[in-house]
Amino acid sequence: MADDSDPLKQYRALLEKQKGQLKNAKAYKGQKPSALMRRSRWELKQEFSLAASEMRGLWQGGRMVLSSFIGEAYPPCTRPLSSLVPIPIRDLALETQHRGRVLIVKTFAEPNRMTSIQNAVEDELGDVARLAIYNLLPTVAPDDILPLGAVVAVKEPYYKCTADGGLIVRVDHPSDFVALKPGSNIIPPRLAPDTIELGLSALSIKEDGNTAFKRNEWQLAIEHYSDALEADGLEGNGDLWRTLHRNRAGAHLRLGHYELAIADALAAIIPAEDDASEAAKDVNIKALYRAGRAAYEMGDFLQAKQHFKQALEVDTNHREARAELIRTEKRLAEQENGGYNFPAMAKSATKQHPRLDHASFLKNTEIASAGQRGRGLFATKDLKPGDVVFVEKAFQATHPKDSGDMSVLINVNTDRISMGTPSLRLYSIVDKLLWNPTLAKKYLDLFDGGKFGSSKGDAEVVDGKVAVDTFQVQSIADFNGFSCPRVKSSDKEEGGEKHNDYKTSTGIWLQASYANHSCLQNAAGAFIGDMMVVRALRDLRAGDEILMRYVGPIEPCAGRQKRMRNLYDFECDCALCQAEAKVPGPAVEKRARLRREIDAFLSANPLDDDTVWTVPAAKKAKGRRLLEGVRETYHPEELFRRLPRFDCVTIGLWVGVSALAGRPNDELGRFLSVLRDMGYFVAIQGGNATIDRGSAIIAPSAIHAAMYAGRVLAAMGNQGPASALGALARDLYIAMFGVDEGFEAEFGSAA
Ligand SMILES: C[S@@+](CC[C@H](N)C(=O)[O-])C[C@H]1O[C@@H](n2cnc3c(N)ncnc32)[C@H](O)[C@@H]1O
Repeated sequence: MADDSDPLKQYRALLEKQKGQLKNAKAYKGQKPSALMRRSRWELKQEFSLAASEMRGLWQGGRMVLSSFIGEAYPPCTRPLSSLVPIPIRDLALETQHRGRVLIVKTFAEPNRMTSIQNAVEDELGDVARLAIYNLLPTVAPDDILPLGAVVAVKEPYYKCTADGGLIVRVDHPSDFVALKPGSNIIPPRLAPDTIELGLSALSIKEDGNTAFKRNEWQLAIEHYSDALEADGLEGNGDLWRTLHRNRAGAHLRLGHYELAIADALAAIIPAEDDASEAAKDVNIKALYRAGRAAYEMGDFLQAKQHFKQALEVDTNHREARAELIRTEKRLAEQENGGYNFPAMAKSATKQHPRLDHASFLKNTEIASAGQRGRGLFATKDLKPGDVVFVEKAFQATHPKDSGDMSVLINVNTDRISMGTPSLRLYSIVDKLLWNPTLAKKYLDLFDGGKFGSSKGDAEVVDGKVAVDTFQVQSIADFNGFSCPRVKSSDKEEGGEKHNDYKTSTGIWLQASYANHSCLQNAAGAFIGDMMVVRALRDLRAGDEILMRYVGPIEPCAGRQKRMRNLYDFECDCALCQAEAKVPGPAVEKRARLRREIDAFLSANPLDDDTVWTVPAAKKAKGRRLLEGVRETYHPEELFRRLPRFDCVTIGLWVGVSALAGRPNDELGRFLSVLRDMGYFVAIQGGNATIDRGSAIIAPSAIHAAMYAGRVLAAMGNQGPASALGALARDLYIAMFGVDEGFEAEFGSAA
């Protein structure tokens, strides 16, 4: 039975219920619902007015639990509305997508929002159904989409049984939903609105648009401007036509419809040969400014620069355009040279402003074939440990709200329950792709698990929107999404071990998504705001594949492989996994047992400033025995000669630290052993140290070990190697956390 206090258990029970329901529903596939299953108009009306009054309190500008179920995948409609054949509700078959058909219905109740925006609808024959639109941003209010009396078209409708035994026309792809204008000629007479305002002038509709604009009702403003553009008697390319485009560009820009904003803004430009007046110049600057801003927001800084420069050619003294040009040139410099001030960036990132105003620097990497791993990311130049490999601005980063709203995504296909921000991430990406074909193409090009073969990479614009397959969007997010800290990796509580699972931030970084996995990663990422900063962990030659870590090497090999299979559908064959696979069974079992013993020993015997000097000899001996025991399980020894032995690390550090009062050389050896077990092979000869990072793993233990070794060396008077180890520790810290802020506070000073 589900434990009510544990949300995960509750959601697991819900997942099982949904799966059971899905199985039962399949029995109805292709059948028409029985009279018993159908609801009457009155019943639906009652149901919705009750739900609306209950929901009104909960839905306050998007403050509610966001939960979504991902059901069985089906494709979005890629045909224009005009080519689809109408189908009435009574002809809809259950558990079936009606390809080539369109359902035209009118809402007759108060809409509500639970996991979707819903309303009761009727068709021209008077039959009724429930209509639900999924995957919309929480900022979309029910009345924005399905207000009482709206006539809407559902392209290629999918009729389904719901978990509570009801029936629903379910729209998973928002592009399958089209709100019909009152005068649309595809509305059947019975559904047509009682009154249609005919003959309104473009000018008066524009005024309505301006009123909506002033009220920040961007979508409404867009609709009015679009209506005005279609009004009778409007002169194409005339002043009013251009004003409507320019104004609509502003509204599109606010809603993140960047490509539409650019197209509208540029359409609004008045050629100098038509009108060279000051007034024409003013409005042209406004249009160019909007085009530039939209290009900037899309990360197309070259295009943005061009528009701001054009604006300055019209008026060299235009302050806003100049400021934007300067800002854009900074982005172009970052894009070209990667000259970031990381500490300043880290300071600028806050909970209120986690999205930073910086460009990506990707020039040191390229995407190419990685053989069996599909595509991969490759270095375009030689890089040293600690060098920046790439810096990338998030395509989409989603952060939990302070209010602690919980969001949950239950995926019936993959059996996955994701808590935190994944459902909000899905809605945000879907919204971004719907309106931006170029960005959609980039996103849809990412690995999607291979399940969407034929439509892969398509971003077809149909009826003015990209036909976005939300199932594919989610699959891509599953394979490519990163969990990230709320603000930055150096805020350990947000990004490190202590983060709260239910409130994790998540995001998509396009370039990083092409990096394949290796347990022996050669590059590591840290987050500063929504910027991912990836640094080399060892020497990389031009042409080397950049490998990051999806699953840490801390857990035993079998567990790692299982997680990679479940989450990413592959098995790792890095040198470490290959070696681990050859360890004889008894040694694997012995290591698992010793791991448990070590964990218990370490939690019973923590070392801190007070206890470190008073560890009884017997405890120290036990620690050493555990270390020797676990080391023996890396067997045959030859296999691991150049590989990390991760299970030796925590106990190795304990043994090293608890022996600090011993002889310097012994202590040094212990800490160098920990480094060796992490894959750092340090050789000290006289006053020099060489550090081979060939199979090194990055984790705080390596920083601790390097710091201790450095201090011992300094105490021995061997300053050269002491500094080299101090520098290693700092390098690793910066690679893990993006900046060195907090380094001393956590790891002390070098010597
Ligand atoms: C985030 S994508 C990486 C880019 C991907 N290779 C592509 O072609 O777009 C993750 C997917 O890449 C593949 N992959 C990553 N690392 C791999 C590895 N070490 N061995 C085999 N396949 C790997 C798996 O299919 C995995 O689900």
